[in-house]
Amino acid sequence: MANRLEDEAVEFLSLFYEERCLDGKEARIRDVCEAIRTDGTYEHTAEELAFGARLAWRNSNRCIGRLFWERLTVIDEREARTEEAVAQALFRHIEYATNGGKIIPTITVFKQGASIRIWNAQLVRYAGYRGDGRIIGDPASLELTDICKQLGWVGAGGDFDVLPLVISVGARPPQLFPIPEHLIKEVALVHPDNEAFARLNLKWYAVPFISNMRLEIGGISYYAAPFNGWYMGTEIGARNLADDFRYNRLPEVAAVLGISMEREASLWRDQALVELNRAVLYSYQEQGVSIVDHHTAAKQFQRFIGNETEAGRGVTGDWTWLIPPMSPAQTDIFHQSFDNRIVSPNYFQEKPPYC
Ligand code: HEM
Ligand SMILES: N/C(=N/c1cccc(CO[C@@H]2CCNC2)c1)c1cccs1
Repeated sequence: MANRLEDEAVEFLSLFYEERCLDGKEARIRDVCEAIRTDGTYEHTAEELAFGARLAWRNSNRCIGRLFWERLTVIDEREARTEEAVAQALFRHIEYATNGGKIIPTITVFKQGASIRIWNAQLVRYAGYRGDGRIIGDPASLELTDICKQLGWVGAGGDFDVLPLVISVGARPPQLFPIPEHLIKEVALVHPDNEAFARLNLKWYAVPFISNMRLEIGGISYYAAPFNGWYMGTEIGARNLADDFRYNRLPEVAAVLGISMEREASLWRDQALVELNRAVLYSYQEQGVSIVDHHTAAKQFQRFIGNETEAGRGVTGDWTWLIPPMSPAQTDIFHQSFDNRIVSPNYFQEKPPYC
């Protein structure tokens, strides 16, 4: 009687052998089903792991950047067993993927199962502090910053303090690993036409490394599998720096650009938003850091749909996430609908190891 893991393993292995026109499928499936019956689990080969991680990106319904799914660099760190070894692998990932600003989409995969956990939501992220009556830094980081402080971390108390890596293995308490400063690339935000903008002293980190999602391939879950791409400008300019529950900087942007905030109907928010997003795109491009604007990203997504259709595959997507948070109706995505069916392999949001 085949169990659920066997079914998912057979489905993935069939896809792996068929899509790559390899032979030896029957023998591999027999070995894997034997392993599942004997040990209750099985291990992926390096090739199966790489193909699975790329498929998972291709199946990520909420991702607008999927055109490049085949270009993912997969680093196999499944032998790492200690917090120190995991930290060193993450430092190597940060350096390799940053690549001086010419960002390389990369994933590092640690041992399957939930024993190794990275407590950070992103490898590079700013701390958040509750000051007297106000929040300093990133409100999204308040909880993890508290955990770091309980573990002995002392932050500078500023708006842009990079948090240490927080890594746990098994039931051991988590260990802190400050990221060597030379590994962290940041972009100072300047405006293409208005030099007063620099007086806001805004910046953001170059590379987003998502480290809190679960990678599932053929029924096997990898709870520590951090991945990076490059940013779409609106993530920084229309959300991270603009949301009133994040950095909430639109009023200051309006002020420094002389945009009156007197009446909502003046659309001062929208005007300030456009200027902040122009500054983000301009600054990243000027400082040689990969970034994509939301119009170009939407066009690339249309090419992804074309490629998938040509390959005889359907495209699944989550419209609510695929539309950009700025001028969504100016993209074709807004005027299309998508099947939001969840296909595996995939990346899934996972509850944090704390709380
Ligand atoms: C190469 C450039 C890439 C760009 C520009 C890009 C862009 C985006 C954007 C804008 C989002 C929505 C994020 C949000 O609204 O908070 C997103 C979501 C997502 N992306 Fe991509 N992406 C890229 C590469 C990747 C890679 C390499 C992976 C994995 C291997 C990936 C997997 C995902 C997943 C799983 C989500 C949904 C996250 C969630 O459900 O919380 N993306 N992407
Ligand atoms: N540009 C990106 N953006 C994101 C991709 C996935 C997730 C996120 C952050 O999602 C958080 C959860 C809900 N919004 C913020 C951002 C990438 C990160 C890693 C590879 S590409």
